[in-house]
Amino acid sequence: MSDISRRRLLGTAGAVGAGGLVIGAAGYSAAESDPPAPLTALGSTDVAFDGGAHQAGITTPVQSTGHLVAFDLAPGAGRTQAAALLRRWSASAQKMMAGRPVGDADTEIALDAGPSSLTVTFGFGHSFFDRTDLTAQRPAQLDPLPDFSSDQLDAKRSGGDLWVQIGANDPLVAFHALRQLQKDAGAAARVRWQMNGFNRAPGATASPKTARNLMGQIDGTGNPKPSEKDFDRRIFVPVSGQPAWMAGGSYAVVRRIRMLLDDWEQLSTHRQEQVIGRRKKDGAPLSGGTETTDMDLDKLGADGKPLIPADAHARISAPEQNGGAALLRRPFSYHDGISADGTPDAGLLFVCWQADPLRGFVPVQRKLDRGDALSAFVRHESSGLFAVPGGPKAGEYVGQRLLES
Ligand SMILES: C=CC1=C(C)c2cc3[nH]c(cc4nc(cc5[nH]c(cc1n2)c(C)c5CCC(=O)O)C(CCC(=O)O)=C4C)c(C)c3C=C
Ligand SMILES: [Fe+2]
Repeated sequence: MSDISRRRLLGTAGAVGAGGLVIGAAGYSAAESDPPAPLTALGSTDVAFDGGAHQAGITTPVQSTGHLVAFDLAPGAGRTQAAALLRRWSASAQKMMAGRPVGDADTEIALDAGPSSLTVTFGFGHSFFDRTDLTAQRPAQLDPLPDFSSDQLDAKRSGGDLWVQIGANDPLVAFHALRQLQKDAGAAARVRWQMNGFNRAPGATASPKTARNLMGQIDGTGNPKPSEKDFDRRIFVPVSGQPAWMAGGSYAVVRRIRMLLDDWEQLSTHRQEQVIGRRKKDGAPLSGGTETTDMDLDKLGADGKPLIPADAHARISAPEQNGGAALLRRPFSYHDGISADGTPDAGLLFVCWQADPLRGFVPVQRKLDRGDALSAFVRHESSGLFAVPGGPKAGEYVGQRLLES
């Protein structure tokens, strides 16, 4: 929690204790500065926008509301307009993440909520670099992902010049940020696609627990942990990495993966567990132990077959099965109503982070594409790959090192 939020939380609590509610009841005229609304720890928690090696929203615990938005630069907009846009976006994001209004034109949608762990993360797509005459600065890691045999991608909901990931533990705070950034885009950029997601509300369980997805599985257990010695090397571009403007950055692969829930829910719990390789109730591997026990991929059952089946999703995607390929999954669930055929349009906004997609998403998805038991129950419907620069220094805007190179 930053000083601003801590002051706000403590100051507010003190005011209430000292009779602040009476002051509140008396009311403040619009001309006076309104006292901040009382906040809980959830509302007052903030995440720093600048000063870190990496942008917020990558290792930040996943929030309960998420918006993923891709923008295309408007016809005629180039590097100058893009730089001005990133400057506006960064200024707004910094204020909103600190729980401050963005200015006189603030919509006041989030007025009473505090920062609520808001994060805003910005990335650049492959097409951005040609549009801004920065092709020479485009990293090879942004080369288009290969086609996968099971892909059923919708081009209109894929790609994009610019990508914004918004996360917050309050839906109004998240929407406020979304609305502000859309307004900031002005004539410089247009929304290409937008996806809205959610996760379990923080505080719903007495202690933090790995979230479940819409198939009911505990999802995220096998993620690399920041405490592991090779975590940074796997997830972030090193300070000495290329191109220099990506130092401390990461590559985000975004896939809208629809879950065929009507089919999935036909399976017995036993069969669902065989498909994943982990128990549904507690996420423990089928080889035994608890959620945090390592999978024993060699352990055989009484029938002489591996307890974690050969086509189980967790087996096939494990780093040891993919030459050490690892990625940090940070997804949101989504539900966009019911399709014309009566099935739920619901699933996973799969977002994963890595230092290089060719050492993360690509080899793992290639393997999953060939023999994952889960494939029969999911459909990849859209795809994006974005270069997400490192964290801005104080006073810098995201992408400044690229746009002013
Ligand atoms: C290409 C990468 C991956 C895609 C796409 C993907 C889709 C996907 N996954 C689940 C559910 C689970 N995945 C789990 C583990 C897991 N998945 C991937 C990669 C992709 N998943 C990895 C690298 C791992 C970790 C493997 C390991 O090291 O143990 C699990 C098990 C619990 C866990 O570790 O999180 C579940 C459950 C769904 C529903 C899905 C598409 C909709
Ligand atoms: Fe997975």
